[in-house]
Amino acid sequence: MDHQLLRSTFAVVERRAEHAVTFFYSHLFWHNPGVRELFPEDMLPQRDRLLAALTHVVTHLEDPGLAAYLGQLGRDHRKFLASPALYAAVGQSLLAAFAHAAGAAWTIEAEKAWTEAYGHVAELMLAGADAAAGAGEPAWWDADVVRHERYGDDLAVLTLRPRQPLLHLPGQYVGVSSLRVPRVWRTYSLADAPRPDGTVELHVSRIAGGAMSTALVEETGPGEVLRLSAPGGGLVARTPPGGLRTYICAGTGWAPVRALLAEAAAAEPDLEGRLFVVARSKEYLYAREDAERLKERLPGLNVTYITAAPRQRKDQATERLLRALRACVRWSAHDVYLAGPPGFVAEVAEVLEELGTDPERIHHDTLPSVGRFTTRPNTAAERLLGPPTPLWHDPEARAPRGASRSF
Ligand SMILES: NC(=O)C1=CN([C@@H]2O[C@H](COP(=O)(O)OP(=O)(O)OC[C@H]3O[C@@H](n4cnc5c(N)ncnc54)[C@H](OP(=O)(O)O)[C@@H]3O)[C@@H](O)[C@H]2O)C=CC1
Repeated sequence: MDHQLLRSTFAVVERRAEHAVTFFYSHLFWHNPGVRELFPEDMLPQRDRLLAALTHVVTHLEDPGLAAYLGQLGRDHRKFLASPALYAAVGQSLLAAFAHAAGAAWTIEAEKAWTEAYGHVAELMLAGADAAAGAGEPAWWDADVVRHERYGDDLAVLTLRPRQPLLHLPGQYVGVSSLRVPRVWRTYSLADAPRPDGTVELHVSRIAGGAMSTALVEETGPGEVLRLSAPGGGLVARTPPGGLRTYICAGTGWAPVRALLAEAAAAEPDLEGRLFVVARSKEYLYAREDAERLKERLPGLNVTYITAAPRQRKDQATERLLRALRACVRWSAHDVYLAGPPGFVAEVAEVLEELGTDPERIHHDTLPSVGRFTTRPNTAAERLLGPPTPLWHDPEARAPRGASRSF
């Protein structure tokens, strides 16, 4: 496969990304009646996803991990009912869209290289899907809601009982779908290590105007069924026994950190480390009771809770956290596990590096780059191409940092 040719044609298509994606979906839906029904009503996040996946492929052509990534993507696409016929239809529409967007750059050689590349991608994705099916893994897990607890105006903890065992590593996330918002999937971290009773817990923060988070926080209740997709994500324990570690979480970022700590409490109760729990205000410090219980099982864990002082600026919590982190020592000896809003993760990771933490040892999920910490160029195509998987809540939907929020 001619990697250079793939990259150079993609660079041309990328400049007209919005146009190419619109053409792609119009072509796909026009030529394949019935396929539109497989996609959500709101196609905007979907467009980002396609481009994010394509960008990942083009930027990782020489990466030996690419085959595994595509296998996982195929495994995950079983929840969308992606059949071999759909993969073929997508391939045809993708090549038509690329030809349309690339103009004169779409030579016979370019078409040949992309046909071959897409064939390879589809083959690896289908192999991932087949392997999961062969291992008896369902395309998704139906899960009964058994408990729904509210904290503050816009936070809920949902306890679910999947109808088939859901194997996962502490710290991983799942896709969640509800019949209340058809065909939409959103990612949430599982908030515990696997439990003996098989239940799992999701922590959901409602986003103004967010259909799924509103449905989960305000409308969903016990007795309802949600769908969960295969667990994924790399925010999992990576510290060798005896190694020092720091956990830092904000808001519902507590969920994966709690799972990691529950695992450590069982496997390594003499662990030495520090935990920082950040919340926008006292009412949202819903983690406190659980953290206290974990601290009893992990006496070597130093716990700090940080919120903005009453009636203070809303961004004071992060400032207080950064001050507390600067007061700590031996950052070069710690693994750091980080979870929370994308801007928070970017800001804290930057400060940790300044303090001497090895960037390889700062562990967090892949979140979209946003706000003033964005390092990518900010062209229209770049904005469209920006969000990598998993698709987290749209941070733009939140009140700007520092602006007054009503709660
Ligand atoms: N695996 C992961 O990484 C997970 C990530 N998440 C993400 O975490 C978020 C949770 O939302 P929610 O519970 O409502 O959190 P909040 O909006 O309540 O934020 C929690 C804290 O994070 C700080 N914060 C928020 N935005 C920024 C920013 N741009 N820069 C610096 N600090 C910031 C706030 O500090 P201040 O008060 O100083 O503004 C606040 O105290 C969601 O975006 C969700 O997608 C959730 C679960 C797992």
